Amino acid sequence: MLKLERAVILSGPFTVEADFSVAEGARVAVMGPSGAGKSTLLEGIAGFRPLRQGRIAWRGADITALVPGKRPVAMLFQDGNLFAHLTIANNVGLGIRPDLRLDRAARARVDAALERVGLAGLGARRPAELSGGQQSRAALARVLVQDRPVLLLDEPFAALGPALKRAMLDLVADLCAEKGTTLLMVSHDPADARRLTPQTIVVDAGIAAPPQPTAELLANPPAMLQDYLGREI
Ligand SMILES: Nc1ncnc2c1ncn2[C@@H]1O[C@H](COP(=O)(O)OP(=O)(O)OP(=O)(O)O)[C@@H](O)[C@H]1O
Repeated sequence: MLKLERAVILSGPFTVEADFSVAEGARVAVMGPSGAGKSTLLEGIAGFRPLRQGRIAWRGADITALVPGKRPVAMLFQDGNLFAHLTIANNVGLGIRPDLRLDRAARARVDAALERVGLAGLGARRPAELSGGQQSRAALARVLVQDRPVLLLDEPFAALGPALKRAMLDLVADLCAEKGTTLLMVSHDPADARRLTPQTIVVDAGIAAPPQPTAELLANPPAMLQDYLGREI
């Protein structure tokens, strides 16, 4: 269980309040208007934003004071996931050791992760030599080698076309199912949310609500969510 206990996450003068639990292995969408605090919520869970009060616990252990690298959490960002000057293999290897001192076993893990995301044999290339979809796969491979039980996605596939985005999200869902990974994913797309995330956290004006069933929420969305999702519901 991932538990946020009366947590107040800080982003400059802005705060996000969260007081809820997410069951282990759950897949949860994070939805809400632009500027409501969705990224802040994920960054707080990942340890990139401090808490003013409250705590975050994973499997009963308090992780509030842990730096991001020590948390049971991996996060994919909107952009900037890959370093342009490093090969794809080294970009993935950063997930194992930030100093890139990778022994043979670690290199094998990198290769296995690249293969799992469909990039076998492309490890020697640099990001600019890959398509947008392949770059997303490489970023996902780095998350895979980290082998963390919680995965946070902050719209990492937003720049891809709809078919490619769908394929990437399906790959994420498969990987999560294989490992029992707990997934929190910012989404602007009701179809994605229905397909992949049975529960949804609504964030509005700095308040993150507890997860609720996605189908029920989208069948009868509050006005704020309707405005945000437009006619796509
Ligand atoms: N360092 C900062 N100083 C001031 N305000 C900030 C700072 N960082 C974030 N904010 C504000 O915090 C609020 C929440 O930002 P956040 O990125 O979490 O929203 P979001 O829901 O992810 O939005 P979007 O869907 O547009 O990405 C915004 O109103 C933003 O302007």
